[in-house]
Amino acid sequence: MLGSIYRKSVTGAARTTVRGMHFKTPNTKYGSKYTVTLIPGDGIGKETAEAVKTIFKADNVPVEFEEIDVTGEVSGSELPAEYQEGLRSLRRNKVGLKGILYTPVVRTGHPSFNVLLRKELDIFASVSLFKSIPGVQTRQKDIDFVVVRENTEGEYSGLEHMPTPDVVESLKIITEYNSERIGRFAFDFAVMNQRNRVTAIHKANIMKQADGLFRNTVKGLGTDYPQIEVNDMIVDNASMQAVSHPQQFDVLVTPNLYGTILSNIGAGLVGGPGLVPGVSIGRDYAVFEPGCRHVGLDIKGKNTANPTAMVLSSVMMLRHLGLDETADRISKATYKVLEQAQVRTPDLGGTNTTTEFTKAILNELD
Ligand SMILES: NC(=O)C1=CN([C@@H]2O[C@H](COP(=O)(O)OP(=O)(O)OC[C@H]3O[C@@H](n4cnc5c(N)ncnc54)[C@H](O)[C@@H]3O)[C@@H](O)[C@H]2O)C=CC1
Ligand SMILES: O=C(O)CCC(=O)C(=O)O
Ligand SMILES: [Mg+2]
Repeated sequence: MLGSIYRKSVTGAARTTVRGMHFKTPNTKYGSKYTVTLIPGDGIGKETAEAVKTIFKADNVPVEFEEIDVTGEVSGSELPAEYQEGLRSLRRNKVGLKGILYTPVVRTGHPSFNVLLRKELDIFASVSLFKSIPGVQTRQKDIDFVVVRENTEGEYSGLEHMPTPDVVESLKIITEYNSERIGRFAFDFAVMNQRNRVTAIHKANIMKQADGLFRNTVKGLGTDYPQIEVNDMIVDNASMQAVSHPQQFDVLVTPNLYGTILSNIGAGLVGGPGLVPGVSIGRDYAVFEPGCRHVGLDIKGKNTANPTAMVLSSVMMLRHLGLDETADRISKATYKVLEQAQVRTPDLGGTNTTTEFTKAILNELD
């Protein structure tokens, strides 16, 4: 069974891991090194992946990256060869580190390769971690919650058609099977991480059948986890509560679209998308990717992206591989640089580059 764990480290710094919980996905190891698929992705992907590669190299991390340049910046609806190669590599290695792939917002564009990958690998649970970071000034303090988002169906089913030229029907699919497994994942996650409450997020007052099924299925699992409190909240209220009283949240379990919206709110609360780590994980595969899944095309190639989200995602990956000591070291160094606030990328009000921020992490590792 997979494991996605979020523990507090001895130093109190955010500590993430994905091991031991629900399923332990296998991984590929040749000799003394783990082989991991690296898909840097579009936008700021190359720069933030470079940060990880630099840190891993300097720290002699026993991970060999099999790098595949998949891009969503292609025209037409054909799946590019690189996408297929990336998928094959992930199937082979079981574990991946991935940036975000661009999806055109036009009717004739191709489907989202991010979503396709998640479906093809059945990495059904998206986990994103939102925790106040010492040194990063935010309006709301003491935030510490997790969004567990169903990653394969719901509003992201991609099933749209036009019964007449002026009408679009877009199907949101909610199944008991997927609601139950994401619900179980959330409860298991809560148990493994000494968390107390699971909140099912829904809009069952309007989508009585679809969201009703999700809500009731998740809540029904509560009897199997007597030590965990279970409640539910309508997504609009949850969004309002998230910006006004985010400290009340512990583990939120959501259908697909509400998950991405609450993850983006969460990122805004803790200092931005450049800080939030995450993973998409299933029974057989684990793909670590920044927690609120931004492409950052507007700052592509400018060397200004904050690599923290990608670096902390790689820290989660190291824990998944059982390399806890290395994970702790890199995580501590990253949080230290953030706390000292001497070297900052523009998203945090600084003027430093991605490269300089990465160098600062390396200095802390020494
Ligand atoms: N447009 C697309 O191709 C895709 C969109 N999405 C989803 O749609 C939502 C919106 O996407 P977009 O409008 O494309 O957002 P975006 O990628 O343009 O990001 C929003 C803003 O956050 C900034 N940002 C993101 N990561 C950063 C980092 N590490 N350091 C510094 N600044 C950073 C970007 O520069 C940008 O100004 C996302 O939250 C995501 O969930 C997801 C995958 C692909
Ligand atoms: O892949 C995309 O274009 C959108 C996916 C998305 O919103 C997400 O992964 O959060
Ligand atoms: Mg999103």
